[in-house]
Amino acid sequence: MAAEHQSQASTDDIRVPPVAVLGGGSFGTALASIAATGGARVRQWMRDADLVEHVNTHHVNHRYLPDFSIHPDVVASTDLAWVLEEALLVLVAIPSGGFRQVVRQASPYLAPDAIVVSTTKGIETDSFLLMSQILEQETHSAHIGVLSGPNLAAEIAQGHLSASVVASNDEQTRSRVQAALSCDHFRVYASNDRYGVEMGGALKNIYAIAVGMAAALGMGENTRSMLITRALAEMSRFAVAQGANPMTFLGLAGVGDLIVTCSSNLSRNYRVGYAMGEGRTLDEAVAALGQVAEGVNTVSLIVRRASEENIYMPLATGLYRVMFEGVAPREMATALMRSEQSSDVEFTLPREDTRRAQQQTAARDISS
Ligand SMILES: NC(=O)C1=CN([C@@H]2O[C@H](COP(=O)(O)OP(=O)(O)OC[C@H]3O[C@@H](n4cnc5c(N)ncnc54)[C@H](O)[C@@H]3O)[C@@H](O)[C@H]2O)C=CC1
Ligand SMILES: O=C(CO)COP(=O)(O)O
Repeated sequence: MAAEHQSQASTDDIRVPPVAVLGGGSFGTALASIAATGGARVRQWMRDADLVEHVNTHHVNHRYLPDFSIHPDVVASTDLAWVLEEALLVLVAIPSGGFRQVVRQASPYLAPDAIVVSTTKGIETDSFLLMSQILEQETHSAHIGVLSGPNLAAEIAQGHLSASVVASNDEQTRSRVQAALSCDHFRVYASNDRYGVEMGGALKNIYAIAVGMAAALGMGENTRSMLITRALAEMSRFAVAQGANPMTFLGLAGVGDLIVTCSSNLSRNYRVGYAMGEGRTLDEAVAALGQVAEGVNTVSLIVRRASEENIYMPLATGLYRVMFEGVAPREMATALMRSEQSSDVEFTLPREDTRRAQQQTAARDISS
């Protein structure tokens, strides 16, 4: 069966560049199918030989996306060299904990002009590096990018209309990824704010845990809206302080991803928060999930960095104290609601002279 797919796929090499996906989880599988739908020859690397056999025989990833068919032109393998052979677009969908190790293994097999794109929404623990920064360290590729947005894998696999952002400083990377991953149900927008897009994906996981917790405690939609909106202020404050473009947070990889992850039970981060809100410990919640919820690690890293750099992040800090210091969620909610109001300005207000100048410009525009 696999050989049959290989020969069929090889005729497609001429039309679209061959794609390699590293990672056999839900997102890697969803992306592999999208690339195959667009006509690419797609090879997917995963470490589990039984899963490879199952995917190639039944076209279903029974471990991570059990209810959905994979495009039959996706061929899985445990052989990294074979998967990367001739691949001109490489999508890395490995959780942040194993990302560097897998990229290091893959690096010798990368084609010299391969485009390498991270789809992982996390931060490396020891280095505080984002995944694209690891790609810069571990590969020789001049074409590095990230893909991030409101992209629940199960919904993509179902064919629900979805969109994402490819971010790179390299124009070729942006346009090739747009071409390779666009299909009837998936659309890719381009950005040159790689840091902001990638940081948005990592940060929103933290707040999905908090919102899941609030939902389990029976809090309503006002609460969800308040948390999402203040989360957006908090995550953009952090990322902009580190060099991100604030406009990125009004886009798919900012507020878009934040909304979906804070609203859906399909989000693993939301589910971890929900389980803790129901009274489970963090360890129990993570064990019950059986998959990666990147926000569990990210919250510690962000709270430490925010404290070092004096960036005001009350929600992330409060969540950290609930998750790791045993503070009860309701007690933390009350403490946050009663906290000192002086620093709670919704937006940084323009100075009086700036405001007056803006009004004069607006009046001129209207009268002209
Ligand atoms: N699932 C989703 O809806 C989305 C996930 N993402 C991001 O994609 C990344 C990957 O997530 P999923 O595919 O969802 O994860 P998953 O939990 O479904 O699967 C992870 C996969 O990576 C493999 N893996 C883990 N460590 C490895 C290592 N050291 N060496 C080799 N393989 C290893 C596992 O065997 C598994 O195949 C995460 O950072 C996540 O934030 C991004 C958008 C959507
Ligand atoms: O990033 C995601 C959706 O865009 C998936 O979120 P989870 O990792 O919480 O499942």
